[in-house]
Amino acid sequence: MILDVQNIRIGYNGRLVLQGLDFVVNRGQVLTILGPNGVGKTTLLRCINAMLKPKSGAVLVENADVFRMRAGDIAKRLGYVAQRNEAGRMTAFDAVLLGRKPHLRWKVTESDLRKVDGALKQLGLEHLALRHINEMSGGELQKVCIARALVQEPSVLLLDEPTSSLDLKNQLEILRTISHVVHEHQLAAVMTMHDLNMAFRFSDAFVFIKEGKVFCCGKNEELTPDMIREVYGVPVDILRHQGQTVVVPCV
Ligand SMILES: Nc1ncnc2c1ncn2[C@@H]1O[C@H](COP(=O)(O)OP(=O)(O)OP(=O)(O)O)[C@@H](O)[C@H]1O
Repeated sequence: MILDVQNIRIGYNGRLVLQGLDFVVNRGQVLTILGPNGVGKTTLLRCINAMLKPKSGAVLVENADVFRMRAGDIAKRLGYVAQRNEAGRMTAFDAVLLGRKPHLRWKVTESDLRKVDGALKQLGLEHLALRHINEMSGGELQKVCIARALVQEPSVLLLDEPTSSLDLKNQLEILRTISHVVHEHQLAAVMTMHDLNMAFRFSDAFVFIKEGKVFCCGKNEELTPDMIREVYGVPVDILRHQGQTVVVPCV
């Protein structure tokens, strides 16, 4: 196990959003957190990354408690890509290089620069390397933020709707890249996503959140239409097409 989320209770202004939530993620696994708008998916990712402190519960990454770690140590273990990304006036190259910060000692080395180059290539961003990120489209910026998280070389990637601004081709490419990196380097990724078909195509396991708790979780082949109906209130059929899980609403 690489990530162990234990009994998280967290909320805002006295209102609990997550009311005792547990799950684990193993090495080499892409796990998708699913559930309706406002159920607490972003809150959960921000809590795992120690940006929000829960009322109770624990988050262990490689058996270490994130709430007892220094910021630099958290950044070595967890790479977080937010749903909305802020763009200052810096080039894409510099923005990605910032991902190396937790690993830098005195200065940037050749190896850091090579890693940045590699990530820009991996995400098809070479031609935008010197473009300022505040002059980029939403999708381009989303890819820059994913590249930055990759060069951070964390054990766990946390990705909040990583494909929300991307066109179909880019969605497929990014999710393929994430899945490849996770499987190749035996990391883990926890993503949130609204597109169920993309989620089941590119993740190994799922967690459905309902009313502040894990409603059900499992491997993709364990998904049933009842789970989706219970969580979203929508009846669906689940088809298998060319080895993929396809969710079709019946309304
Ligand atoms: N900073 C905040 N202050 C107060 N309430 C908040 C804050 N951030 C989120 N909330 C509330 O907490 C609940 C969970 O929000 P969160 O963004 O975690 O949901 P989500 O599942 O990620 O939603 P979505 O699918 O729409 O992105 C919502 O009711 C939201 O209004």
